Amino acid sequence: MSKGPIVRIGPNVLSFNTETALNTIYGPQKTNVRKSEWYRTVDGASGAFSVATEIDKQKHAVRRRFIAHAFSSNALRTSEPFILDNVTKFCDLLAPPVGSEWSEKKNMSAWTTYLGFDIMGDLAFGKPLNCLGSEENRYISRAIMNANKYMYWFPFLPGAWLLAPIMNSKLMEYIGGDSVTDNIRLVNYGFENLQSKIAAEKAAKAEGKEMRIDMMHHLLAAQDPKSGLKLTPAELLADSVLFISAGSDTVATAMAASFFYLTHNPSTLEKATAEVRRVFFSAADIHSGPALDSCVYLQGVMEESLRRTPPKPSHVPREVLPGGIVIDGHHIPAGYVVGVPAYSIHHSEDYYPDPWSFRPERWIVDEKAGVTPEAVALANRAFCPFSLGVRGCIGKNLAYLEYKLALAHVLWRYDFRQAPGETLGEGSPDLEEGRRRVDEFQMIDYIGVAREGPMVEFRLAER
Ligand code: HEM
Repeated sequence: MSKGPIVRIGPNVLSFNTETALNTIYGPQKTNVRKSEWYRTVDGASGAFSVATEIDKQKHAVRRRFIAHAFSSNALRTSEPFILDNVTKFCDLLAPPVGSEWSEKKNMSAWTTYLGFDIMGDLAFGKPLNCLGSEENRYISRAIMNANKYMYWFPFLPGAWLLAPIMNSKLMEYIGGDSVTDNIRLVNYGFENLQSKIAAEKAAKAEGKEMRIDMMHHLLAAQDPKSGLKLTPAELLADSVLFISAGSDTVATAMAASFFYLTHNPSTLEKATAEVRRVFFSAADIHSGPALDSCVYLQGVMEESLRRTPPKPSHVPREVLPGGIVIDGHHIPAGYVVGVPAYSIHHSEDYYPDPWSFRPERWIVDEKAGVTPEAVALANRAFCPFSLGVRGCIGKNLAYLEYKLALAHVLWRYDFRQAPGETLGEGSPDLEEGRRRVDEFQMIDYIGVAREGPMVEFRLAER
């Protein structure tokens, strides 16, 4: 079988694997594609499109402006103390019990998910969802993966969008089983959080108290200056559910991947640890600013983890509009669905020499070590964990901030290792093709990813 950069993965669906295709399809503002029909069903149970699933380009532009305030640099600055509170709580929970050198082993896919949820609850609704603190609140972080299984595959069925209006119904639960039930639980959870946020806003207003300016505060206040339109209750719900899911699980996947790759590549763990402990005198010093920006190796660890484990690994599908589009010299007619899967392009030797190795160094220009500015620029052009262009991730800067603060704090406070004898998260020669690399963090793609492990033990750093 010959290998090429274009694969037909379904009737009229083309998957590309070049940086030129990536930048043609997703890059420019006026690219002649829109989000595909697949998105029409994803938020069915909320009863409206979220900003991420709105297909219409004009309507999306308005929705994007609505949420832009929630992701501005000012919003990021005011979010940081809340992120740090949750990161500190997370770090405290990793500590070994008094009298033990090492902590109990922790499943880092689970623990980073609890952290991701607590941060997102705090930033979106003004209160942590308290998954770190309490087992009884963790059901929703588990339900989300099961819900994703259904929400990823179901919209591929021809005409699935016709069922969108009954996706939050007993009939769909009866047909689709527990994945549908979990999707409904997720939407109900979004609804409860939204309602309590609205109630808190009303109470604060009545009492003349100052309200915390969180993400939902921005969305509740948003109004289009031209039309005067505000978000409908169903749209507010769809965005609430989106924030809970897209904002937490993605960052958690990236963090879990870093724990996996650092523990499986001890020299990278040593370098990242040395850098953080050299730059900061105390945990209290670790916040955004020039010192954190100077941790280039840590940044390389994050980029390399996102390259190896992009939290949305398959292509985010785009439908070609009338007039067609030229991709890598091929004219693709209207109606075709096209895309570039992050996982595939992130492992292409054309952009990443030795692609199956975890090498944070590949992101840091160092001519002596053979990493030229051109090589780093090329790697960056093919790098797309957050997608790009007007439909790219608006939470990217927030995600990097959470991710970097969490890793830096853990590295400063603890030494860590994969628990002896544990293999959770690894590939195995006994598994099917594509899952045989022991040193690759395994994920199952449901547009968000299912993952387990690594099992990690922590020890207080010596000072
Ligand atoms: C490592 C973390 C993250 C990754 C890898 C990631 C990835 C992505 C990707 C690939 C898209 C495009 C999806 C598509 O085209 O269907 C996207 C969109 C989006 N993401 Fe993220 N994301 C991350 C974190 C976050 C966070 C923390 C938030 C905060 C709530 C967020 C909010 C959004 C929103 C609102 C959109 C829709 C943007 C639009 O259509 O205008 N993401 N993300």
